Amino acid sequence: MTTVDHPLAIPADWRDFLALTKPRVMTLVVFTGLCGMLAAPQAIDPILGFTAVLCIALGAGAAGALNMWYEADLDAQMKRTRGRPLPAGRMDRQSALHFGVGLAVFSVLLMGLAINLIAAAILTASILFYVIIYTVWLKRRTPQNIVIGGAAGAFPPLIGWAAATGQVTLLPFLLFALVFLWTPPHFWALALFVKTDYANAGVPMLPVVAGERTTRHQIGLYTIPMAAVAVVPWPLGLTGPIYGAVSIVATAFFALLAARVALRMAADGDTMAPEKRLFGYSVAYLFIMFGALVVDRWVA
Ligand code: HEM
Ligand SMILES: CC(C)=CCC/C(C)=C/CC/C(C)=C/COP(=O)(O)OP(=O)(O)O
Repeated sequence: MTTVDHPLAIPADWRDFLALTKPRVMTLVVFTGLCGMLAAPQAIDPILGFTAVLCIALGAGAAGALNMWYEADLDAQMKRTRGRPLPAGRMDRQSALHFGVGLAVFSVLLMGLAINLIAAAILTASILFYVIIYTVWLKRRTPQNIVIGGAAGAFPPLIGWAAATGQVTLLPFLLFALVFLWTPPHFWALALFVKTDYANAGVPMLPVVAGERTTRHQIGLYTIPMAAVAVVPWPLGLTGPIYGAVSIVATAFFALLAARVALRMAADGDTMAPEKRLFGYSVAYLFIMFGALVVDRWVA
């Protein structure tokens, strides 16, 4: 980590603090948490449910802010991230650190005091996982960074479920596994078409270190257990047929897009359309799957 020293030409405003929380990515994180909570067998009091989801959102936002605090130097080197508040020089690093730590502590304390200790403990683990294990430890060291670090983003369904029930059972564990196994195809599809950005910044993402062919094969390889975990809850009797039908169709489409990416090689000047399609659909896919889980639980 190095510091990025800029005179703060324009002082940060609330939009910059919001940007620190990575709001677009965190929408899906919060959605999976909300759905994990709503899919649980015990309904939670609406005010407590709202509080739990707020804690997930604040904790995820805190993790995003601490990631940006630590990575200001990297973000300054990549086109995609150059405009963020720290590398763009609109905010000093200390403000981002204070904001991130404050939000993290507040979200965990509120979860522990208002909801329960299990939900607070898993929220703490996910923040620490993203900030310490992924951002500080693995991201700059190994192309397996997102496989291991990706666990951070898979915790929210467990947090939601634990908030409603005070325990963790097989279905929320399978939801964790689904997001965990989904993360490599989600991220590596993107990494294939922004490879040069990562290479220039010296981040050892898989396409940079192991090459395009290996990355494509790995996308295919992770999709197989992901698909199994995605569709297994219905045959196991953990969900009803609505989830069963939606999961089969949505997962088959994911597998088709992933297979296309896995089995091709891009030529010079390629627009990387199949990779972009897989990345875009990967986001829609989790919305569909978790949405179906809740509809199944409440309609069936
Ligand atoms: C270590 C694991 C992950 C990595 C490295 C990763 C990386 C990325 C990157 C680089 C982007 C693109 C650009 C951006 O910053 O907006 C992105 C987009 C996105 N990611 Fe991930 N991701 C990971 C896990 C997750 C998880 C667990 C979720 C949610 C459950 C998620 C949800 C999203 C969403 C919704 C977008 C689209 C954002 C938009 O529309 O701008 N990601 N991801
Ligand atoms: C509840 C809780 C704490 C959830 C944490 C959620 C979490 C770990 C999400 C991971 C998704 C994410 C923003 C990855 C970006 O990777 P990156 O940081 O390498 O991307 P960048 O290059 O855009 O900074």
